[in-house]
Amino acid sequence: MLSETLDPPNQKRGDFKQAMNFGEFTASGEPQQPITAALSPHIPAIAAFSAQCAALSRRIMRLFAQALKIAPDAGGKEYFTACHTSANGPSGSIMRLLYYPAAPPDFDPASDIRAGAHSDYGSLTLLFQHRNETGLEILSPNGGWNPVPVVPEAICVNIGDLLSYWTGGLLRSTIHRVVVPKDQNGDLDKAERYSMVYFCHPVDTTPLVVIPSEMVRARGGRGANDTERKVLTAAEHLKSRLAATYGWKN
Ligand SMILES: O=C(O)CCC(=O)C(=O)O
Ligand SMILES: [Fe+2]
Repeated sequence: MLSETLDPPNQKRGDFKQAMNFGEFTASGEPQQPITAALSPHIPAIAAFSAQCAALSRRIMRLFAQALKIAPDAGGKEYFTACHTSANGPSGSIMRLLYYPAAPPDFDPASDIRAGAHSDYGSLTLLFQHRNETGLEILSPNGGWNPVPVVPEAICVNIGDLLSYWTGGLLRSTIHRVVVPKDQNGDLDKAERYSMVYFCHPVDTTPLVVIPSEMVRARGGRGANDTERKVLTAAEHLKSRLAATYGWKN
């Protein structure tokens, strides 16, 4: 609780949430981090779910590569596949289980928030929400916050910063946040919220360079077309983003 601050300039206190993060599992489904005893029996299910999320993310990115008309000799629809395959090296991909407790009595919606405004850092994000557990909002181009409805049985897919960067902003990483929603009377809804999020990241050594798509090149703009900037790897980019949200000094 209160230990991650997703929107440091606008938050007095950290996010009102608890999170359990699972890094990548080995090919045989073993965790590579200490796991509390209570969760140990669930590891096979979490590892299998995480692998399914990775496969689905690759499928979606295959469709993006197709839509971006990446030339066949540059990888075509498989352009993103190799750099999102764990056999090719470790990545920052995370399966995150989130619990947002009922808002405590001193919760002040003017300055407190369940998850501060942010965009996701990776390639794309798969978000699993519970029916009736609303609160996710996206920032619209006119500056207003719009609630995201929970569609039963559907997965909410967010473009992450890397897809946005690779495509020079053609695909946008949406700024979003999680608030304590209001009930019909306009009072804070005291219900808890649970969600699961799979953050798909490329293999650590992936260079963040322009993708070979005429559509992206023609668009110009910042990001992937900015040839002045030093080429970061996926790992360097992730480290700098995590340092900002957790207040790390180096
Ligand atoms: O819990 C949610 O609905 C979203 C959480 C989120 O945006 C995040 O952890 O990056
Ligand atoms: Fe997010």
